[in-house]
Amino acid sequence: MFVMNWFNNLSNRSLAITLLICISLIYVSYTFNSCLLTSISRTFQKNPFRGLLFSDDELTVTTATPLPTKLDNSNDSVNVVSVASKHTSAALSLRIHGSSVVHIVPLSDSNNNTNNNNNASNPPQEAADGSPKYRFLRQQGLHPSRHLPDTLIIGVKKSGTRALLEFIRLHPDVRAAGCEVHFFDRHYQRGLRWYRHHMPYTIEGQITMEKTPSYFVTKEVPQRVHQMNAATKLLIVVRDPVTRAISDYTQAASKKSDMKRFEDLAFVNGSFAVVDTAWGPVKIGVYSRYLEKWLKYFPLSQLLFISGERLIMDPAYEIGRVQDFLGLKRVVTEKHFYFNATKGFPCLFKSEARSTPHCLGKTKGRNHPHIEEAAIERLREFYRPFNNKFYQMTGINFAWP
Ligand SMILES: Nc1ncnc2c1ncn2[C@@H]1O[C@H](COP(=O)(O)OS(=O)(=O)O)[C@@H](OP(=O)(O)O)[C@H]1O
Repeated sequence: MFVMNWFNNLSNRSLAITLLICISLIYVSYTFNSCLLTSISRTFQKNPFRGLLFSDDELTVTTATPLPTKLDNSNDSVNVVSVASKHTSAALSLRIHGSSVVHIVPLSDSNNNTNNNNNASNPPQEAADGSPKYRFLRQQGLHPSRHLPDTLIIGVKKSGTRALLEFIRLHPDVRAAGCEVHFFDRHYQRGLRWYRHHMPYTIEGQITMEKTPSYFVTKEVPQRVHQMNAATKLLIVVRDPVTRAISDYTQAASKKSDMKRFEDLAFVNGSFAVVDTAWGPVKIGVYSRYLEKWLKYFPLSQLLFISGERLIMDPAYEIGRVQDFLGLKRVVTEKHFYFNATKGFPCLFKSEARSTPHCLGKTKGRNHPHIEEAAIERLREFYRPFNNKFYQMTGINFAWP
């Protein structure tokens, strides 16, 4: 009897142990397999070659991480180059040219407006998408979408770039990013999708524009813009480099109370003999040096030079030239401007943002400090040969003193 009980207990226990082992095995195997599946699917999501496996539409929806972007003039084994293509119907595709993998990002995001889950969201523009204005456009069969810029205001800092942007965006066929995006100089690694997400919504026929004045002087930018779109139109506002340097200094001094005098910074050793060409406000004024870099990538016909002086004296004239250059009907004319004697600058009767007369903000049109005449004369002398070279290169005599 005792032996029978003992035997029963033993077989119950063995059964229980066997059951426990089976359950553990099933659990371990299930966990392992599901991890394996997740890992495989992640690998596919990250792998650039998934373009060969999925359709373009599927790619549009699933791409959240842009490919790393690298310039293509090194001899590395595989170079990844971002290229924008305005008319590719494919949302994203990959092609291999020799050793280069070319990542094509469409200029337009018309296919994936709603699927862009990029971190760099832009609340006002998102709001605009849902606004009655855009709803109305959709009802008319028009589909607002974000595009990479067709036109860039690339500089020059403190020459009137804000005025130019505010004036040209009065045109109904021009839409511009409100703030300086600094994509090509500071945020390039974020990729073209990020950049496009910072652009305003446009409808068919509208030009997308952005202005970042530091593009003109940043050495990597010409090649990067060219890689995005070799047909990009470039607007460059230029102003007498001496006044520009003083304006640049005035801006810096407005942020730093103990700033040295202009004369102490613009020259080496306190005398006016040697100009400090390493000092930013002086260096930027050597326009010919920077222009050379742009002309390596763009023909002169793709660049339009706007006189900063004339933009103040006769804004309608300069904006007329800009509209012609961009192939736009001349809609912005004298009737949009008035001269505000208190401000000492042209102002607008109304703009996209406001329907009442207004001028540019307080940071535009500042009073400059008094600078010694001898210092100004010396700087003029310094810039003269560079200015002449710039006149030759552009075919325009800006007649700076
Ligand atoms: N209409 C109008 N209103 C006000 N200011 C005008 C205008 N047109 C051109 N300017 C000149 O623009 C200068 C500022 O240039 P930017 O806009 O290029 O500056 S920035 O680089 O964006 O900081 C600014 O320089 P400062 O005078 O030194 O402030 C102005 O001279």
